[in-house]
Amino acid sequence: MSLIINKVTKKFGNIIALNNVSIEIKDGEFIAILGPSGCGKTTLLRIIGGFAEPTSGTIKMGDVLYSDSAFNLPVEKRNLSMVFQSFALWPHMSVREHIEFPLKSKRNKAMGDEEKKNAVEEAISWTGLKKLADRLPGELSGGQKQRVALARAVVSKPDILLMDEPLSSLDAELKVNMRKEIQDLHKLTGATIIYVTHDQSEALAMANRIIIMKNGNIEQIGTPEEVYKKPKTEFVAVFVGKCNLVRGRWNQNIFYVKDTKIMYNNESVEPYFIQRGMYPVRPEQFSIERKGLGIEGRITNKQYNGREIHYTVKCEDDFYVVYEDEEKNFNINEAIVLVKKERGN
Ligand SMILES: Nc1ncnc2c1ncn2[C@@H]1O[C@H](COP(=O)(O)OP(=O)(O)OP(=O)(O)O)[C@@H](O)[C@H]1O
Repeated sequence: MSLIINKVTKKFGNIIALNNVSIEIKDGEFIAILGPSGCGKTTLLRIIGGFAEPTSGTIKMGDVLYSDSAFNLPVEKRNLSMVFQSFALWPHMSVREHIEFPLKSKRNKAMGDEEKKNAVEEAISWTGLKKLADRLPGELSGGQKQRVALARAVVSKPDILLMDEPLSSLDAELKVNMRKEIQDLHKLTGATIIYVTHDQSEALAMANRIIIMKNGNIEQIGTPEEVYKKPKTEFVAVFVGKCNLVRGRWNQNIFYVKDTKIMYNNESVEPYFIQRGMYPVRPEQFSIERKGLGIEGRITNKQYNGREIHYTVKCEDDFYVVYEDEEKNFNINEAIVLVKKERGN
């Protein structure tokens, strides 16, 4: 069953937190809601969860009405679970007790005792908590605590898992490791995941589709590849990964910078950029050459980054970031030309 969000607006006094938002989320999808602070991500998640009501618009799960401006199906009647950034664990309850807890509520009366026992064991095993089942939260690391929160969320076999920045209180390395665990849990449970984050690399790494929000509006919805390679607006281009917005003039599929330097485009560039005389070029889509046809510039900064070197290049008044292979070594102050690589390079 699809979750259908139709023309949802949410106002807090004069503030429009969500502005006419529509999206259909298919059963089993992993959706990331990505955007800067205050764009409305959490408000959208809370409305889906039933913790807040829309000012107008509807939320439906298949044919079942979840919310509209006059009706709000209670949280416990929606088959969903929520995972928070703060873990939300009780200090006096063991790992196992936390995981058993959701099955004690009224809505899980339908599950028999044997089924509940199996569900708890399954959630413990899926999250690798077998050896830690009798510990208290105070005896767990941050990553282990988040695994308890995940196990508690999946034990009741929800259709939808809502996650609000679940990794943001973990340190950088653990964050990256936990991404894989969340992906594994998605595969094992088959649940729809709706994952709020302001971290574009998390969204790109895990989601099937990303919803990019700005000021309560959806800027773009697409697969990670689509939003990275074919951003629809300047905001998306810059928010999702690094992007050079080269200014110039389009004529058919040829882009001119200062009338003389040309770059051929064999990709389709969104009308937004063509109308504004812009070409969004990712740092790895430029190559730095010592001579040739391209934008003339000078290297102003260089950072070693393992496999590649990150250069800053000054071209007249503009600065561009370019990632080049380690073998192609340029020096600071060297005069170079920037050439747009052909697609696929
Ligand atoms: N209960 C509330 N009362 C008044 N304004 C609110 C309330 N909740 C949210 N807002 C406002 O609505 C807008 C969207 O907030 P929301 O929390 O959804 O943003 P967000 O994208 O989740 O931000 P963050 O990443 O900082 O959590 C913001 O301007 C916020 O100040």
